[in-house]
Amino acid sequence: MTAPHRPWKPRHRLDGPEDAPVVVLGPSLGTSMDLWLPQLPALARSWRVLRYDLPGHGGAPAPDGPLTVEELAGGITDLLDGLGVERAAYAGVSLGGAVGTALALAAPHRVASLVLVCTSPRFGDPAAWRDRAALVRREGVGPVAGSAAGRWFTPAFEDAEAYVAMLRATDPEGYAACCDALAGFDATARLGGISAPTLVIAGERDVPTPPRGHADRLAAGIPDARLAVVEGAGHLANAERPDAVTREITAHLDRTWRGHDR
Ligand SMILES: O=C(O)CCC(=O)CC(=O)O
Repeated sequence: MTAPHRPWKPRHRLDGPEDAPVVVLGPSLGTSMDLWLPQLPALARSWRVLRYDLPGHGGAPAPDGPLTVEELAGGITDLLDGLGVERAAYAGVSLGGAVGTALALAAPHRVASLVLVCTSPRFGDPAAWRDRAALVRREGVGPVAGSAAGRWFTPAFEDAEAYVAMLRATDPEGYAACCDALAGFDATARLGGISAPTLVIAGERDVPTPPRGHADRLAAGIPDARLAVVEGAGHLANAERPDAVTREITAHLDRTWRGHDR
C-alpha cells in the first residue's frame, strides 16, 4: 500500500540579504538545519539562505507515519510558493540531497542550480532502512545515536558529539519516517531528467554513501554534472571539511546562480 500524500510544512529559517537570490539548504537524516552552520557565514554574504528542518528533526513536529522523498520535496515546493520564490538554488546533504534530486526532477523550472553532498540516487538495501525504522519506533533513537559518530565522521574528527546531539534530540517517529523515505527512494533511472547545473560532492572516506557506487553514479547519470571528492572527509563532509566544501559550493553557485534569471 502506498502512503497517502500529506502536505508537509517545513520549519525553516532565512538568513542573508533579503533581495539576494535564494539558496535552499537541506539537512541529513538525524541532523537539524544547524548542520549547515559551517557554511552559513560565507553563503549568507551573497545569498538569501533558506534552511529547513526535516519532520521530527531540530524540534520540528513529527509526521504521523511513513514519508517519501517525493513528499519531502513537495514540502519544499510549497515552502518556496509560500515565500513567493519562483526559482532557487538547492544544496543538500545525504537525505537532504535526495530531496534536492527529487525536487529537480519534479519541478525543474524551480531549481536553478543543484549541489548534492554525500548522497546517492539509491541508499542501499531498502530492507535495512525498514529494519532501522522499526528499531527506532521500538527503542527510540538511542541505539542509532550510539554508533552515529562512526558512520558520520572519520576517527580524526573532534566535534562529532555536537552533531550526534542533533540525532539524540530527534523525535523517533520523525527519524523512522525519514528512514522509510530513504528505503523507498530510487532515482537511478531518472537522473538523465535533471537539467539544473549540478555539482556532486563526495567525502573520500564516507562510509554510508562512499564515492564509488553513490556519488559516481549521480555524476555519471546527471547531464554535465561535476564530481568533487573531498579528501579525508566522512559522510557529513560539510562539517568535517567545512572550508573545502564551502569553497566548492560557493564556486559552483557563483558560476551558475547569481539570480540573473530570477
Ligand atoms: O546515519 C547514517 O547511518 C547515515 C544515514 C544516511 O546515509 C542518510 C543521511 O545521512 O541522510
